[in-house]
Amino acid sequence: MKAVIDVHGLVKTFGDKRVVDDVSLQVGKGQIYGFLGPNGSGKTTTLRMLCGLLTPDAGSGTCLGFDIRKESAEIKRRTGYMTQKFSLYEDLTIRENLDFVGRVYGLDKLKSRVDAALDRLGLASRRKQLAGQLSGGWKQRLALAACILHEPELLLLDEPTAGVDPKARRDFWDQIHALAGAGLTVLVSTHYMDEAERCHEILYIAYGKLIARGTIADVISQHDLATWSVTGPNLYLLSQELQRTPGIDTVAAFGTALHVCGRDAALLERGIAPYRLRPDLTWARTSPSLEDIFIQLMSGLDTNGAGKAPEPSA
Ligand SMILES: Nc1ncnc2c1ncn2[C@@H]1O[C@H](COP(=O)(O)OP(=O)(O)OP(=O)(O)O)[C@@H](O)[C@H]1O
Repeated sequence: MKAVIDVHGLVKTFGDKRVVDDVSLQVGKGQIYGFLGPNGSGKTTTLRMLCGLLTPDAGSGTCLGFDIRKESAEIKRRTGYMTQKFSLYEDLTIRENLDFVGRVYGLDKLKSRVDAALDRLGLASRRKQLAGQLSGGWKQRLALAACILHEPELLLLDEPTAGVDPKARRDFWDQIHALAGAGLTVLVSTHYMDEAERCHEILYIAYGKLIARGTIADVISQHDLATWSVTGPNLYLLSQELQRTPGIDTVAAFGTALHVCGRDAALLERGIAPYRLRPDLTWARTSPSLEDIFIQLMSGLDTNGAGKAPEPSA
C-alpha cells in the first residue's frame, strides 16, 4: 500500500533550539494516527512541515504523493488543517461561516459543498444558529466542517478537542472515525489518553524525537514495564514513599489504586517487598496502561534504556 505520508529525517530548528529532530514517518490511507507528547515537544511544528506550511531545515519526503519541499501548494489544496486556535465569526450563522470560508478559498459548487459538509457533520438542523451561541463541542464540529469543505484527502487536527467536555469529545471522535471510514487519513494531536485509545496507531514525540509508535498494544509491549497495582489507606503518603524507593521508576494514582512501575521487574519487586508485608495494603501484578508508558516516557526515562532525554529549555 502506498503511504499517504512518507517523510524521512525531518529537522526544524528555531534559533538554537532543534524542535524537530530527525523525525521519519510513514502513514497509511484511511487510518487515524494520534500524535502525543509533552507540551512543546514539536507536534505542531511537525504537522506544519507535513502540510507544507513550514519548510524543514533537513529531511525530505512526500505527502499525498507530493514533495513536501517543492510542491507545498498541491499538498495544501488536498489537506484540511484545524489549528489549535481556529477562528469562527461569532455573529455569522453556521451556514454563513461555511459559505464565507468557501468563498475565501474560491471553491466552486459552494452550495452543494456546504450542504454536504452540514449533513456530514450533523450540523444541518443548526445551520441558522449563530456560531457565537454554540457550545464548545459544536464549535469544534463547525471548525471541522470548514476543514472538509474542499474535500481534502488528509486531515491534520491540532488538539481539536482541547477544553471540550467528554460527551462532545466522544461525538467529535465518532465524526473523525466516520471521515476515516470514508477514506480520509487523519493525524490528530492530543493530550487525552482516551483519545489516544481511539486511534489506529499512535506516535509519541518528546524533545523533537519520535520515540514510540504503533498500535496501543505494540507501544505497551515495546516498553517492557513491570507494573503493580496497590490499594489501601493513605495512598498519597504511600505514593511519596514509593517514589523515593530504589527500583521504582514511577508511581501514578488511578482512581483508588496506585500503579507502581519499574523497568527492571526484579529491582521493582525488591523495592516493594517491605510494603507487600503490610496487612493494610493489597498488591496485585497488573499490565501497564498506555498512560503508565507515557508517564514513564515523560519522566525522561526511555524505557528502552537509552537514558535520560535532554531537559527542554525554558
Ligand atoms: N515560529 C516559531 N519560532 C520560534 N519558536 C517556535 C516557533 N514555533 C514553535 N516554536 C517552539 O518550538 C517548540 C515546539 O513547539 P510545538 O508547537 O511544535 O510543540 P507542541 O508539541 O505542538 O506543543 P503543544 O502540545 O504545547 O501544542 C516550542 O518550544 C515552541 O515554543
